Amino acid sequence: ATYTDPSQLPSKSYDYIIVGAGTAGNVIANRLTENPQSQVLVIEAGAARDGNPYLDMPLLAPELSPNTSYTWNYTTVPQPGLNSREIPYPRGRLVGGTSSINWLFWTRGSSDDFNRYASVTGDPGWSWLGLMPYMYKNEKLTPPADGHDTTGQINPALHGKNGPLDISVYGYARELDDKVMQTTKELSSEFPYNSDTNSGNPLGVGYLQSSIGGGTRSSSASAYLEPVLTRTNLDVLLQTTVTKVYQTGNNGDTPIFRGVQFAQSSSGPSYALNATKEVILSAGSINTPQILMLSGIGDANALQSLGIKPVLDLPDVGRNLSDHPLLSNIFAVNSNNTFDVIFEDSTVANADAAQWAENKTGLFVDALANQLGWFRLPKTSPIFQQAEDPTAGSKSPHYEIIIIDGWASIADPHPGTGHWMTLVTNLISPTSRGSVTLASTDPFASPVIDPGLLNSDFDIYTMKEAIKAAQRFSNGSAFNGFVESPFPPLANATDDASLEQYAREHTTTVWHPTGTTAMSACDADYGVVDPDLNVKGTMGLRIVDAGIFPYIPGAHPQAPLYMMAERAADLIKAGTQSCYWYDRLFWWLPHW
Ligand SMILES: Cc1cc2nc3c(=O)[nH]c(=O)nc-3n(C[C@H](O)[C@H](O)[C@H](O)COP(=O)(O)OP(=O)(O)OC[C@H]3O[C@@H](n4cnc5c(N)ncnc54)[C@H](O)[C@@H]3O)c2cc1C
Repeated sequence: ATYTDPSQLPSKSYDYIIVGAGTAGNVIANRLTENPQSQVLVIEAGAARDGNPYLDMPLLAPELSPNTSYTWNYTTVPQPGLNSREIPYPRGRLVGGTSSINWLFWTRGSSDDFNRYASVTGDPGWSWLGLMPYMYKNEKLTPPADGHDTTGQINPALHGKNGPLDISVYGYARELDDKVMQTTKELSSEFPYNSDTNSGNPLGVGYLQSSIGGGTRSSSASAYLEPVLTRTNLDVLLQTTVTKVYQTGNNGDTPIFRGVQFAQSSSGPSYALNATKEVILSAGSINTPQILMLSGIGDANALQSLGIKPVLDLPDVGRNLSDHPLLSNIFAVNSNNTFDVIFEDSTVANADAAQWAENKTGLFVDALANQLGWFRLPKTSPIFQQAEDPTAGSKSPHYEIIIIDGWASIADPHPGTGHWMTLVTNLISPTSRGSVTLASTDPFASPVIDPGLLNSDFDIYTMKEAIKAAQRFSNGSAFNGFVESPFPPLANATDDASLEQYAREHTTTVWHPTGTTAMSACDADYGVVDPDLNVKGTMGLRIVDAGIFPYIPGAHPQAPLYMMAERAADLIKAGTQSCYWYDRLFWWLPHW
């Protein structure tokens, strides 16, 4: 059942307590309650979805953040790489977490990314092949909203047919579609066509897949949690914030953390519950490290200086934050058909909304783009004389270009008139690293978020190369007579110095923070969780959310996270503790 008041919770004992009904947390809640013997409690800070149609209309996803009631309205500290600008940093704060407000891009990344996870953790289960069963388990490939023939736009053999989460390609054709396809032929050496960028080799230009079914958002709320709320072994406590986890005992010299403390406001009463088996932190890559640090788990020196008693010295908690910088390159176009019309003419916008409400067709059924592409810098790039290639391998991209039939920018508001094309360039293989730290010991205060955007020579170099690539793309003959001119300030970025200035002044982020509670091998002296996702040096406490990525995936991270959460659920069900046995083996060998 669902509760909004902690004092109303039935007095029963829970085997598992999951913190956060977000993207990963709901996968775990669904899979653990498949066993009717397992009693599960989920505690979520936000509320249930409230029926606002914007939560379901894919094209309007950008309206859901930042600074709405559906988000944690965070802001970064001033970013030196972005001319000291502060960037809004929303995370979802409702059932479904960020999967309820994100922009629905469905991108798995390259097989190299996962094979690197397997090699740094020593666990082949995190490799591309190891995760493949979970990709299929998670997905349900659905027909597009307009029912068009998708042959050649997606390879059905690579996708799940019976999983909870709907995915599909575009359901509303745009005038850009033919131009993009023509450009993949004309400029095929730089922008080749890829008939399914989720095959493990994303490189090239392909049709975007999205977490959309029947023209509507598919999220961990709609796909994983809401359908199983009738299970009697699942309780969900909403509008309640977990303020810390605490130690409940020892196993030998290993502390057991099965206690969870929670409250509805800083002045209201505080509650506590112990899980009999495990606590699973799925509060996301910003809030999970916050909870750990509030609990005394983190860099002992830093905690002490804040007045928090350290209980476990794990210096990497909150470090290694890795994010994807985003830049919107905007071009004025000669057209009346871009989606900009909805910003100009409320009659058109209302008609589109009515069509969507009526039968889930028309302009509103899709994410912002119909196509996107993933690219590598040439091997001969001069930057490789000073920086090592940060990617996981030859199939992993350095940058991404998203092709959008309208004005799409976080840095620059829509001018209210005109028709536009946006070529978004995202830096996919950043070498900069940032951090999440505590501003105060108040669990209801925002943490300090520093994603370190464009903080390295490699990152600014690659962003500049991505902009040049977008310009070459827009110079394809398909865009003759269509693209009129780059919008200033892109038009004024004509040499290296002005390109850099343009990038630093207009870059924001795709909001893909990862790595703040990174996985590492059993015997690694860095990282936060072991390959089974147990917090290192503890028992009874695991993490399953976007913090666990050892390296940021070369992709928008929701698809990688869903498949990893599906595997994590199996590890939790089996009670897998491989490092525990590994440690004992290596203790015994010399004593034999
Ligand atoms: C605007 C935006 C657009 C994006 N677009 C895309 C996209 O198109 N494609 C893509 O792949 N990725 C996208 N992402 C990123 C992606 O959605 C996230 O990486 C992913 O959803 C994170 O999942 P998670 O499980 O780690 O955390 P979340 O889904 O954020 O879940 C964490 C949950 O924990 C709750 N919580 C936090 N703290 C507490 C606490 N103390 N007590 C109780 N509950 C708590 C939160 O309210 C939330 O519900 C986007 C992100 C943003 C912000």
